[in-house]
Amino acid sequence: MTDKDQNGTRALRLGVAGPVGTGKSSVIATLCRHLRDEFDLGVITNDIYTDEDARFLKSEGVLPEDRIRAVETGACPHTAIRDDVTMNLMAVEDMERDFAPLDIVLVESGGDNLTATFSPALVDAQLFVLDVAGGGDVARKGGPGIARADLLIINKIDLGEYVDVDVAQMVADAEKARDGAPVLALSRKRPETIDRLCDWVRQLHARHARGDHTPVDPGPMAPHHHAHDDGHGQGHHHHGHDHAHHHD
Ligand SMILES: Nc1nc2c(ncn2[C@@H]2O[C@H](COP(=O)(O)OP(=O)(O)OP(=O)(O)O)[C@@H](O)[C@H]2O)c(=O)[nH]1
Repeated sequence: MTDKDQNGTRALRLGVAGPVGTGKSSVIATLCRHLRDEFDLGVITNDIYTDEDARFLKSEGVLPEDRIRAVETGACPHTAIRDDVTMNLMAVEDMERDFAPLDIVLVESGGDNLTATFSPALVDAQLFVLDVAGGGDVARKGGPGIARADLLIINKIDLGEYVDVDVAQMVADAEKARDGAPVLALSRKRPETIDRLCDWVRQLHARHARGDHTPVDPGPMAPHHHAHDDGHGQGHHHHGHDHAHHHD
């Protein structure tokens, strides 16, 4: 029996992660515009100190404003989607209750890190977004999101020729890094790529509704650094759920 059967309010929870500026908000805006007549949708955004991403999506008019909510994560945005997902889980559950029954809740990470991933306790599936402007090598370098997210998006393929990136090669490298798991080349300027993205989400939703989708944990993020106000980077390690996490 799925959660949805138990309480009638459980949506497909789909995370969207990836480095800053690769197009997470744009992907969410695109999905909302193309799927909102088919599915009941909600969006949760994560930002460190602001609700900027939520404001962007509201200003684009992609959904009614009360279906777009911001979680302000404070110091470490990765923690809020991975190690202690309480704030996000509450936001998702509130949204599902307020608009029951929702079909899909999209959760945007506030990641400033190539290796941030969602906990399977928060989302049922996750997209990881790279863009060609970040360089053709990025896909080859791997990391948990690149290697094991349910779908890897290589975004802004319309920019390939301007940044000297061979998009086909970047996609092939990504497929290799993922052992053949799906990779989608995307541009908001190429409607056929948007159709493919929407079809992927439709199929995922259908599998989820049938109880045929099993959430996969891409694995924890690698050790990483945060720049601090005093200009000194301070490293810390993420080891699952039991680490102390201080920024002072
Ligand atoms: N050329 C081109 N630009 C794009 C495409 N998708 C997004 N962009 C642009 O890329 C920039 C970053 O997009 P966002 O959607 O804000 O990226 P993000 O990952 O949400 O950024 P953060 O929330 O700051 O991490 C914006 O200027 C978008 O207009 C695309 O397919 N092609």
